[in-house]
Amino acid sequence: MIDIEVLRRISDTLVARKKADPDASYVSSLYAKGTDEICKKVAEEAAETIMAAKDKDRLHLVWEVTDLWFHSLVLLAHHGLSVEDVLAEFRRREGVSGIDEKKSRTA
Ligand SMILES: N=c1c2ncn([C@@H]3O[C@H](COP(=O)(O)OP(=O)(O)OP(=O)(O)O)[C@@H](O)[C@H]3O)c2ncn1[C@@H]1O[C@H](COP(=O)(O)O)[C@@H](O)[C@H]1O
Repeated sequence: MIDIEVLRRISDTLVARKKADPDASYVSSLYAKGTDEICKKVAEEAAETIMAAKDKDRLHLVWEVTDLWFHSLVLLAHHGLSVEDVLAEFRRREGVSGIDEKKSRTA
C-alpha cells in the first residue's frame, strides 16, 4: 500500500505556512514572491528531472521528482488547491484508457 498520508501532512503544512514568516519558512517565502516565481521553481525542477532521467541517475531522479512534486504542491496551495484536488482528478480518470480518451476528443 502506498503511503499518501505524507502528502496530506505536507498539504496541511503548506496551508499553515500561509500565516508564517517568510524569513523563517521557505514555503512562506515562495508565497511572498508570488505565482511567477513559484512557476519558475516548478519549471527549474522539471528541467532538472529531465536531466537526471537522461543521465540515467536513479537516485538523483527520485530527488528531482520529489522537488518537482513539492513545488507543484506549493503552486496548488498558492491557488487554494491541494493534493486532494489532484487525487480527485486521478479518481475521475481511473480506468479510462488514455488512447480511448484521446479518440473521444475528435469524435
Ligand atoms: N519538502 C520540502 C522541500 N523539498 C525541497 N525543499 C526546498 O526547496 C528549495 C529549492 O531547491 P533548489 O534545489 O532549487 O535549491 P537552491 O538551488 O538552493 O534554490 P534557489 O537558490 O535556486 O532558489 C531548497 O531550499 C530545498 O530545501 C523543501 N522545503 C520544504 N519541504 C517541506 O515543506 C515543509 C515546510 O518548509 P518551510 O516552509 O521551509 O518550513 C518542510 O517541513 C518539508 O516538509
